Amino acid sequence: MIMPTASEPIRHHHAHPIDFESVREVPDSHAWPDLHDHPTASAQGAAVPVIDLSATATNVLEQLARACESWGAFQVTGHGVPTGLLRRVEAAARGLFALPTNRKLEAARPDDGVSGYGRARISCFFPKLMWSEGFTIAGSPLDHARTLWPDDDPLAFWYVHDARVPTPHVLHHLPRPSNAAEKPCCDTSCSDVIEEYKEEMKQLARKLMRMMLVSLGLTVAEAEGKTGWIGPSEEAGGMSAVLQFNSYPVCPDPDRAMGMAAHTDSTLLTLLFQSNTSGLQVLQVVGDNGRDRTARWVTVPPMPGALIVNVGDLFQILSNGRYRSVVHRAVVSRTSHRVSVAYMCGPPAASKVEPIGKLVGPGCGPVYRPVTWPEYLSVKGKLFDKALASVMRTEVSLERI
Ligand SMILES: C=C1C[C@]23C[C@@]1(O)CC[C@H]2[C@@]12CCC[C@@](C)(C(=O)O1)[C@H]2[C@@H]3C(=O)O
Ligand SMILES: O=C(O)CCC(=O)C(=O)O
Ligand SMILES: [Fe+2]
Repeated sequence: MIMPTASEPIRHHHAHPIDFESVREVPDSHAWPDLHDHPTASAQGAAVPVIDLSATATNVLEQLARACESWGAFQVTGHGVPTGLLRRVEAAARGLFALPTNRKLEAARPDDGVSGYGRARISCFFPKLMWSEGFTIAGSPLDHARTLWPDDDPLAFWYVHDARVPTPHVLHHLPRPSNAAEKPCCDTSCSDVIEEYKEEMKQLARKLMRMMLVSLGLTVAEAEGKTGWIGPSEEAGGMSAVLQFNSYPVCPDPDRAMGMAAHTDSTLLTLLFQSNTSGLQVLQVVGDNGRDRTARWVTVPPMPGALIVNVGDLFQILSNGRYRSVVHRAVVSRTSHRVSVAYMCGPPAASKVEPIGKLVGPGCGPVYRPVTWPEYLSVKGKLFDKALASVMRTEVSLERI
């Protein structure tokens, strides 16, 4: 068994997040007994592939296919997203989490909503709380700006001179630190930065979707026609997406705390920016004798300017199980406050996702039944790691997956 077992969702009693900054030890509510459920691979071991999208002459499609089949995740470079934008979005993320708790709670995610501040949705499947906070932005960031940034001030953050890498540290509501550069480094508002980032991610996600479908053997026309969401005209409404900001404060005892518990994303694909701080681990299955699987956690090392791509559950459905969604988690650090930004990309809400006809053959019928993204999210919200199995066609044996 690779994933933690889903049980009935738990209602955690702590309405407010703990004050991560001031605690000196990990409280029992946040102490995880099973952080070492699988060994962690050494840095010298196999690594999640790095694919340079700008290398047109090389076998990028083959690399993609291999990465998706064997890992369900890869890093991309040469993606064309400007480094300056990545720095600004990191600053926006740090700024969001640096807001006073009462301001963050004003933007708390309602029980029945998607957007807002709070714990990861999957928290309810675990008896312990995670060492993280999150902001989910569905729809336009401008809708959130009124609560989070009443004046939507310019992103006046400062580069601190003595940091190893220039780090955007402080936002407009805090004073300029004494060792900061004379002038704030940017004058765009947070919502503008987020809007710009979403647009860049959308273009990249469409490009990757197209390439991944072609790497499965579809022609470009088939890839665009089959799904209808990635074509140039976006007639069918284009893809939809949710932006997830994660914050993992420094932790006094990282061996006992979990940043984000093991999960797969309920997306077609996720584009993750992890800034320059390590924390993401993917589960690599190393041995599978049919009954037992052996696996190990592999750290995805931060690479300047790179983005991580996770295959999500819906892509597993679309590819009829050829590309598998990756189990991943985030661990925390004693010294670095890590933030990450995930662009979680799915089909338009009304579109059914089902195994592509060309990938279904006489020897291999469709493994999954058609589902929309909202339907699947609702199943995931109830069954967590059993969600994919529950949308398999009944005639397909569970052994197949
Ligand atoms: C679209 C979505 C995917 C997500 C659930 C959500 O409705 C909005 C938040 C997303 C997120 C982000 C952090 C990890 C994750 C597992 C979670 O708890 O909330 C994902 C959800 C998912 O992929 O299932
Ligand atoms: O912070 C990370 O590295 C992982 C975040 C993640 O898995 C998510 O937002 O779905
Ligand atoms: Fe994730």
